[in-house]
Amino acid sequence: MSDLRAAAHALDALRRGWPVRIAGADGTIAVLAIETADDTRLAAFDAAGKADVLLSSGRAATLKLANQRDAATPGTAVRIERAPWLDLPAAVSLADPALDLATPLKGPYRAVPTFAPQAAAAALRLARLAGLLPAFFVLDDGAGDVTVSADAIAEQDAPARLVIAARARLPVEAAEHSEIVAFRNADDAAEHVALVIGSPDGTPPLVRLHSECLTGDVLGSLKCDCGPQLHAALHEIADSAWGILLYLRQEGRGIGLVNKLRAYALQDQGYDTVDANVRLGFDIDARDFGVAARMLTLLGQDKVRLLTNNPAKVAGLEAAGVTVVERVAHKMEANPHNRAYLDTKRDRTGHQL
Ligand SMILES: Nc1nc2c(ncn2[C@@H]2O[C@H](COP(=O)(O)OP(=O)(O)OP(=O)(O)O)[C@@H](O)[C@H]2O)c(=O)[nH]1
Ligand SMILES: [Zn+2]
Repeated sequence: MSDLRAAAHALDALRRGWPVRIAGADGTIAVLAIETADDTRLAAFDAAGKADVLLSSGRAATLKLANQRDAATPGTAVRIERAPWLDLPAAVSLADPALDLATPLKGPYRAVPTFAPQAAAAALRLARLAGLLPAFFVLDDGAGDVTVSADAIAEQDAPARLVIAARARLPVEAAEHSEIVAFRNADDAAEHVALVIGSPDGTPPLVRLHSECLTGDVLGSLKCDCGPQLHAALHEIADSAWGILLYLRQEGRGIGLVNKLRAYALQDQGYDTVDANVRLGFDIDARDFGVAARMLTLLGQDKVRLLTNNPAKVAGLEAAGVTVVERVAHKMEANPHNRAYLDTKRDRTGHQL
């Protein structure tokens, strides 16, 4: 099986609760995602009850388990030694922060050196790509339905293989003269879209990178500013000479809809958007704007005026070879439900608001 094919099978296997073997340069591990495990699957994976637990460093730090190890840097995995009381429900409470405030953690748990850290970090990435909580049972010599290399996991949503799949005229409310362009990547199910508004005239287009937000874009959620930003961007581009809106399938800043809704449930308990992501075990922002740069390049644009308050978007495009000749602020009026969210973006993620 080719490596990329194995990566696709591995994603599917994790979601179905099947074990996966991950081969890193530093060793091979077998993992079973805690979120999709049940007693039967766990017994089949680990008859001897020897499997440890892998958590992200952010989740481990939240549980005060990472400070026992110096490896607690973002993106790395922390390995928790199996203990007699570490059964499936206990593992679920390590993995899922939903009950952190309601149930005291069992224990004591002990962090041990992470075997094959590259493979372990790849497992965390695979969980994010599958939209699952980044937490696993792990065995050094375990069996799995698929064996995938850590390198293939790293390439899973790499933009290099993105191509234009279809394009058509699409009159929209904000601009009758628009064309929609859809992009596909053979290695990734996400179908990104560009709306080209007006006609290229040789000047740098006004560009908006919009990350998918089902709740804001479709349902009119007041918790964020996505819906108003989307519609304002379409109108601003329509009022400019010409421009492009990229609709990036990066729901929840790249953690997926279900995990974003878990973050919302934590926000209902009082955590802000940054702490909620970290408690779940994810980076604060899991997006890679290289995909946006690739889309612009395929559309023949290497210089843009960018509508954003987020310096990471400017840096991400520039790093991937697209020059941002101007940043155009894209600030929306706050409402009582999103004021704290916008303040957090300003105070904790460097947004220029
Ligand atoms: N994980 C998580 N994602 C969220 C939350 N609120 C909104 N999002 C997601 O954040 C993304 C919104 O990002 P953008 O509109 O691109 O905004 P931005 O990064 O703040 O940058 P600019 O608007 O360009 O300044 C969407 O994918 C939303 O689904 C949250 O509380 N948690
Ligand atoms: Zn939103």
